[in-house]
Amino acid sequence: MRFGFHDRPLYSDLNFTLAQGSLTSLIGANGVGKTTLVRLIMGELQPVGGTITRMPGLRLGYVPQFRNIDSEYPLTIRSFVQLNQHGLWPWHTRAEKQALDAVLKQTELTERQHQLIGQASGGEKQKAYLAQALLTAPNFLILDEATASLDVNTKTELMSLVRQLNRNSGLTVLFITHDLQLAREYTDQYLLLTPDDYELKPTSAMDMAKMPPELQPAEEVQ
Ligand SMILES: Nc1ncnc2c1ncn2[C@@H]1O[C@H](COP(=O)(O)OP(=O)(O)OP(=O)(O)O)[C@@H](O)[C@H]1O
Repeated sequence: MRFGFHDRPLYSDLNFTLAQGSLTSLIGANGVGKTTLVRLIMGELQPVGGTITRMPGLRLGYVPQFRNIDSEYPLTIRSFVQLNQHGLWPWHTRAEKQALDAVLKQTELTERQHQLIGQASGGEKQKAYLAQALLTAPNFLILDEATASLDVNTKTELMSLVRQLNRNSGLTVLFITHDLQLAREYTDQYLLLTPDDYELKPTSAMDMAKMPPELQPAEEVQ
């Protein structure tokens, strides 16, 4: 597959498969084209050469980079997650309520569901974004730098949860990150984009010394 913006090529020959049930980190220096690749996978952009094949029945879920939610935000965690289930319609069916309960349980938010989301911790807020994505029952989840700007404990908690979903329900995961430690610890393989090439390898084979210098050391936020 080839892609570029205008006359500036980004990838000249990208050719890889993400197997069903795989857990992959997408890494590379700033501006190398990670977000663009995700937009191609999601079908927002089309390759200029070659094709992208999506398995029949593919259902994509997307968790954005963490954005804070104002402390005055009036919804509870439960209502916030429910926004992804055609809004705050009060007459949800029993099946919809069950789906919501199941997702809150999966993301370990059951006990906190009646708390105002504006007053929840950063980790709980990000779990609520994850829960929103899971509510559409995806079988392929893309996490777009979803752990950036979270503290170390919260990052690892979120990634443990993602790995659990991958292991228990066979959810395919693509995790964009600048954090090599997290990639190594919580994903099975990595897709490294470099300006003129790429590499898809098991994370156990990751050679830290050969990773782009900007990614070292792993970013540490507060
Ligand atoms: N819509 C667009 N039109 C033109 N150029 C674009 C567009 N979107 C992105 N680019 C350029 O394509 C390149 C890749 O951008 P992209 O956002 O995919 O990189 P990235 O690897 O996700 O970067 P970062 O790690 O900083 O988020 C950059 O040089 C960017 O400026």
